[in-house]
Amino acid sequence: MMGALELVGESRCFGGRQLRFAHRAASLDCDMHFAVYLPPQAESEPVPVLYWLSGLTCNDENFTTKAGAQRYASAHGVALVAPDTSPRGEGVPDDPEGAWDFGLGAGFYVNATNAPWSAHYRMYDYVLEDLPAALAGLPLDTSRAAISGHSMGGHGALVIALRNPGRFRSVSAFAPICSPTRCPWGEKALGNYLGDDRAAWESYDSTCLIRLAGEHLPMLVDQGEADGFLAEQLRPELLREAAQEAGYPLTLRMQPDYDHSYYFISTFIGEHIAFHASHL
Ligand SMILES: N[C@@H](CCC(=O)N[C@@H](CSC=O)C(=O)NCC(=O)O)C(=O)O
Repeated sequence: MMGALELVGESRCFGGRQLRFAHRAASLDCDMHFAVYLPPQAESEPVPVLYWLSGLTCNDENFTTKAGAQRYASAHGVALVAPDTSPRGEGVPDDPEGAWDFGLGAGFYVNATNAPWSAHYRMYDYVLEDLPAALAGLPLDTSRAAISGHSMGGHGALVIALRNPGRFRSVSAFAPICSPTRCPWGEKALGNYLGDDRAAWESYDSTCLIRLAGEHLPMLVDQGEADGFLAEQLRPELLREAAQEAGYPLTLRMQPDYDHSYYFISTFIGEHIAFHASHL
């Protein structure tokens, strides 16, 4: 045990340590796991942090085992922190039909206000409050933080960065759900978690938030052109349009032939970590 944290996994990786922790999350009212990669530089000084938010169906281990990010985090001296994607455990409700795009593995990084979801589904608060607090005993400088994610997690990273000026020095995303108020995955999630009032949904839509942003963060988005979810669910053109109208400096790169998978993420994760490291 490390304070309220229980160390449940540890492996040497690129000279650093890949760790997995269990802890009690007050905002979610359940026990959670999260992953931390500590680069070798953390042996001698506190290192900056890149938070990674994963997509639908993931837990904290998809990114850790499939993205190949540790090689680059080690080279740049950046820690990687990857939470799960929803509350977990007995008593946490799931999609009534067991669908993979809602409920367990699909918390959408919102604070649910609608029963029965509101009792546990508060992933927005979890990422901003419980998770940084849980890192307190580790050799991290959490005042130097960046955030990134994939798909549902790309949406989460953009929303959390845009809503919290001063908390992050840069933000990036792979194939983010750019406007959850205007795609089937988002409409299902926000309708259930937040209820029917669509005005409330806008505080979780990066195309709305970017128009209100008081701070311009360095923002990098990669999107594969062969991504099967591109046209219906992800809609990067809406983010590009909103950024242009708001004068927000977005770098959106369309990557020919890449799909939605971790093959795409592993191809470009080194560039994202270098981008964040240059701002940390
Ligand atoms: N199970 C689904 C596919 C679900 C999927 O593609 N999930 C993506 C994120 S999608 C948006 O948030 C993912 O990251 N999956 C985990 C992985 O390790 O690849 C299906 O059967 O189509």
